[in-house]
Amino acid sequence: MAKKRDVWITEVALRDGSHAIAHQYTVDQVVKIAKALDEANVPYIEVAHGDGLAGSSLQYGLSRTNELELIEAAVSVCKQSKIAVLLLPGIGTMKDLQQVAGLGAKMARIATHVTEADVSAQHIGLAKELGMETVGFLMMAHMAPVEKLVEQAKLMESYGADAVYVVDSAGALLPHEVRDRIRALKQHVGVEIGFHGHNNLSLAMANSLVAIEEGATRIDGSVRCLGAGAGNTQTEVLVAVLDRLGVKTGIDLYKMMDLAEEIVAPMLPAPQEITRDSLVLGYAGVYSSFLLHARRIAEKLGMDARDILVELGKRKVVGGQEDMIVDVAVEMAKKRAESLVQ
Ligand SMILES: CC[C@H](O)CC(=O)C(=O)O
Ligand SMILES: [Mn+2]
Repeated sequence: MAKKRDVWITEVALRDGSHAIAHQYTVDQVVKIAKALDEANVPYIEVAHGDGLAGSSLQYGLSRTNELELIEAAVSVCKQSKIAVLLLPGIGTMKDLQQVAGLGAKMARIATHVTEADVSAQHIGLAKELGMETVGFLMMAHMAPVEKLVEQAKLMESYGADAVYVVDSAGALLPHEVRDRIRALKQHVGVEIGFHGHNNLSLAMANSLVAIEEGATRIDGSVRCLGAGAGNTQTEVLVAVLDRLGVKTGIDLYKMMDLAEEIVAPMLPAPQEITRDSLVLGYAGVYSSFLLHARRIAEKLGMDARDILVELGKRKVVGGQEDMIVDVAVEMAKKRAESLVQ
């Protein structure tokens, strides 16, 4: 009999975690991780390029393996876990959604910038038609006031979303800001509320707990906290903490810990940690997926990645504007060179 759950965890190491390894997952790695997550009774496992379906590109980073192969492989080894995908309208298409539904993905998470929920209407509609559980994913939630977030969540609800997430893409939200957002959504939105945290300010766990206190029932976790920037809320730790709090996740804690230690840790070139650059993401409110792009261009131009990230934060650059990272860095390097010859 399935164990009872108070909170449903979506494991994102095979999607957000893909950022941490520059989208280099192999079928073998995905099979090992998905099988172990299924055995640990994790309800949802998200699989896709780090930037969502069809993200593999020069702009976002090329995947080593076609994500459709990864999704198919994950579906084939899961007996109880459902495979989820993430799609950003404009990157992923309706056709991509139809394809992954055909491969057996059961949940579609449609992600938009926090003020642009209107672009999700068709994709949410199609996911529902395809019989998928459908989640609205409002990214960069720190950039909008609470009232705006509520308005946008209501739009997603009206399109048919079964749940709406507050997504702290920059890992910039402070616990009281998460509290205010989840509380308002619980008051004004009729569907389940979720929270997706990033650990750039070391607040992913605290923020996830605050979200649960305020009534969120969907929480994202990532084994060994694999994710963009400093990563996400660490699943095995979250499961342990929730167990201590008497909140049921239905997940087998020891199996999660073993997966983290014996399968995931040996795959990593370096452990995921809060570095000075990822800390700046949270501090300056910058999209976590920008980290590797900013580091690469900083190295080429002999700059400090933190300066580029702070400038991107000031300019309020958002997901989908990855090309701006190079533009801003080159502009800064030019100004620096000009000031040296004056
Ligand atoms: C697909 C873009 C992005 O990485 C989604 C996400 O996980 C976030 O905004 O945090
Ligand atoms: Mn994320």
